[in-house]
Amino acid sequence: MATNGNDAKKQPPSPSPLRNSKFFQSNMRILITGGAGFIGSHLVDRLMENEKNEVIVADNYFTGSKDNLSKWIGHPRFELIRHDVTEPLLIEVDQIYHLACPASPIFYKYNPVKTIKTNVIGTLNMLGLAKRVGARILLTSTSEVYGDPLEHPQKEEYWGNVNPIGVRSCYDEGKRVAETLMFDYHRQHGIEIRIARIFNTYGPRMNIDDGRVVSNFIAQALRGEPLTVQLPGTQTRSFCYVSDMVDGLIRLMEGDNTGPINIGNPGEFTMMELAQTVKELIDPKVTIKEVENTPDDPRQRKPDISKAKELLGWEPKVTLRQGLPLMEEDFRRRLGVPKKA
Ligand SMILES: NC(=O)c1ccc[n+]([C@@H]2O[C@H](COP(=O)([O-])OP(=O)(O)OC[C@H]3O[C@@H](n4cnc5c(N)ncnc54)[C@H](O)[C@@H]3O)[C@@H](O)[C@H]2O)c1
Ligand SMILES: O=C(O)[C@H]1O[C@H](OP(=O)(O)OP(=O)(O)OC[C@H]2O[C@@H](n3ccc(=O)[nH]c3=O)[C@H](O)[C@@H]2O)[C@H](O)[C@@H](O)[C@@H]1O
Repeated sequence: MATNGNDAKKQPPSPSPLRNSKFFQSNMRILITGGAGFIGSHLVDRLMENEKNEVIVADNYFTGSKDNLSKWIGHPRFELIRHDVTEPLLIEVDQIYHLACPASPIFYKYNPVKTIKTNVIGTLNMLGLAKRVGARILLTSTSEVYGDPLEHPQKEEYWGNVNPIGVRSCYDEGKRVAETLMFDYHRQHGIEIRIARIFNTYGPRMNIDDGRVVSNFIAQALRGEPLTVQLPGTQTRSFCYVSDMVDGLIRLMEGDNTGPINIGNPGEFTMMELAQTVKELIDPKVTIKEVENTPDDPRQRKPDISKAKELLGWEPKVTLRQGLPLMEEDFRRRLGVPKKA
């Protein structure tokens, strides 16, 4: 049983007897909610590399796409279900990576009531599933639980500075409730939980018009449009390449610690520095345009990853300057903009 300082009193239920049936082939049946999205589809790729794994994706395709999983469709160890996590799901699995939730601010603010339902009812449903079948469940929480942080860098012990009634609350308060539910199911029902607090992650397969800053700047540079730096431009983020993120999530799932554990790259950049870097790497001729920001935008964000280092033996390997060209290559292919010789 994982430890978090408070000993859980109850043992988790034993795995479903169906797992021992004569049709049992894989050693691990893994559900990934939101697996058709950006991080989820990279996680599917990594988990499918292990022939002992059977992977089931449940996704409603709100921000994800079957295209992200095309190479696995029809594979005997892979299954894709169109499913909204706000509805119950009755299947037999050993592990649940619960990612389902729109992540880009533009998309999570589009239908905030649905975002809250996804975070609250969706997480309740997945915890109910974990309880029924005795599965271990990992939640992809977010650095947004720290809100507009007054401590810097952010440690897991920091309780955050979140506006409960703002336009971002459906997402950040939604994820905070999801974390609460995870710990209540752990304490009350002995469910094996893992919580990752993910910091800004980027890489190939992000939606081209996703609205997040790295995808925006790369798409704008390739289209020859101005890079839109939202004011003041001095706000900071720390960007983690997706392969490092997936490695961290799997280590957390396989390890003995409930978390929450920050998973992110501590390299911190202002948005103006990010724009300058993209400009320099992709097209020095593009211009930078300052535009209005949105309410409650966090002014600074940088993970303290001491826990991930110590408890998971994890730290990121890919720097921003190494990761941006990998994403540029993918965006060039999808936008049909070849690199000039
Ligand atoms: N990428 C980041 O920087 C970042 C940072 C912090 C946390 N996270 C978390 O990681 C997870 C994945 O993020 P991402 O960047 O891959 O985003 P994404 O938008 O690409 O993926 C989310 C996936 O969830 C699916 N989905 C949304 N609502 C659903 C619902 N009700 N039922 C079923 N499926 C649903 C979407 O269709 C999509 O495939 C999210 O939980 C997000 O909150 C991401
Ligand atoms: O890592 C996290 O925890 C969270 O980070 C992001 O939220 P945010 O940091 O606001 O992401 P972006 O929309 O990419 O914005 C980052 C910064 O870039 C700025 N920005 C954004 C877009 C743009 O075109 N220009 C620009 O300057 C924003 O003002 C903001 O300061 C993700 O979208 C969330 O899913 C995630 O949970």
